[in-house]
Amino acid sequence: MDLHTLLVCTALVSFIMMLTMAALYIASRNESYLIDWLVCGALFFASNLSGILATNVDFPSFFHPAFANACYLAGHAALFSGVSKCLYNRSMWGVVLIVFVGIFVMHFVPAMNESIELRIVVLYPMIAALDISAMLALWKHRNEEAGKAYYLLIILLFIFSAQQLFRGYLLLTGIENTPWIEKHQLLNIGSLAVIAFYFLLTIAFSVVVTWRKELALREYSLTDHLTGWYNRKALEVFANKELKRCIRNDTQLAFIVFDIDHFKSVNDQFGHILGDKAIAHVTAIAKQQLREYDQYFRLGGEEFAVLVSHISGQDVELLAQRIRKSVAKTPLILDDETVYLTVSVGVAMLNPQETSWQTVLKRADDALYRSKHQGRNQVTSCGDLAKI
Ligand SMILES: Nc1nc2c(ncn2[C@@H]2O[C@H](COP(=O)(O)OP(=O)(O)OP(=O)(O)O)[C@@H](O)[C@H]2O)c(=O)[nH]1
Repeated sequence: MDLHTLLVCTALVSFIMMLTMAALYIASRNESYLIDWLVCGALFFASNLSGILATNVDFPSFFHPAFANACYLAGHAALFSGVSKCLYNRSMWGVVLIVFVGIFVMHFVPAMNESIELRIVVLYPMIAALDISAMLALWKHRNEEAGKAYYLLIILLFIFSAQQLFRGYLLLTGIENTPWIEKHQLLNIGSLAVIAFYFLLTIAFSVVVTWRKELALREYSLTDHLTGWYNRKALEVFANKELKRCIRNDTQLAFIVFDIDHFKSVNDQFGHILGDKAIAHVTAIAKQQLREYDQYFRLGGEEFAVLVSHISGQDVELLAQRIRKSVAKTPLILDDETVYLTVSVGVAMLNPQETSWQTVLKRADDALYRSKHQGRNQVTSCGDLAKI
């Protein structure tokens, strides 16, 4: 294939990449890293377009490789920026700009302008460095829930960086001495590698977006939107998993269940909207007492459950008391009202030989109703937890 055809194909694939990122972004505005990848596609496209134009138009000698190379490297920087935004919510526009300006200006150094070898020495390792940085960042996050979505991108970046470095090495060490490949074949393979890279990159980016959106939707369907706590459906999913883990590791599992006292009168006195605020207030206060690995659920209405594992009976009772006390001492303060709230709490732990979290939750619920009957604003445990 001649150079011009290859350039046209590369431009076409990068244009498709740009369009795909734009379409995905319009459909999923929350996935803002798509803007970085859209810019990545646009820079690749601009680089190829300038290559195509240079074969027909007489550009000043410095302009063509300078602009095309600056766009191409800045495209790789924008790819890295998108990865950073996706993983750390931090774009790297500064890096993209520095790479673009740096590479463009670099071509004004006479030695750079005149020597292709010197350009290879600088540009090829830089491309590999940007891609390897993106690859390592994704690799670090491979065990997260969305981790599997990163694998295609990781493999792609690895293969592309490796071929980039290998091709650079062959070009520098004198392709004439290599009996199994000729220079024009190596250049063609390079262009085909770029086409394949853009094409697979578009797929890899789409996989990441689809997977992350799927996870976000799943999270949304498992979350109670008033409190931000998980809902009852989530309890089924997480408690089953946690129970299996606790039985396997021979560790403890406990439920702390609590319910806001006399909540009907809060609604009656202040109205439902303020009632909602009171529910959100109580859960926010309770959450401050929890560790990051505790799981918390709204069971319905004004009743909540906290699933705690790896904890002694004594500590789970102390935690339940902390929740009760913190709610009691932190009233909900509104413009012209102060609403005092309390909760009644029930606690139960997994018994030896017990294999169902539902029975533990039921016992915690029974203990909660004993707290209600004994006067509210108190903690009742099922059995003597101090011995567990
Ligand atoms: N504002 C608001 N109220 C709710 C919500 N869910 C349930 N409720 C109300 O919570 C109240 C619960 O009342 P009850 O179950 O009788 O219990 P209580 O008044 O809290 O009394 P005890 O639990 O016995 O202390 C009812 O009035 C429900 O309408 C909600 O999402 N928002």
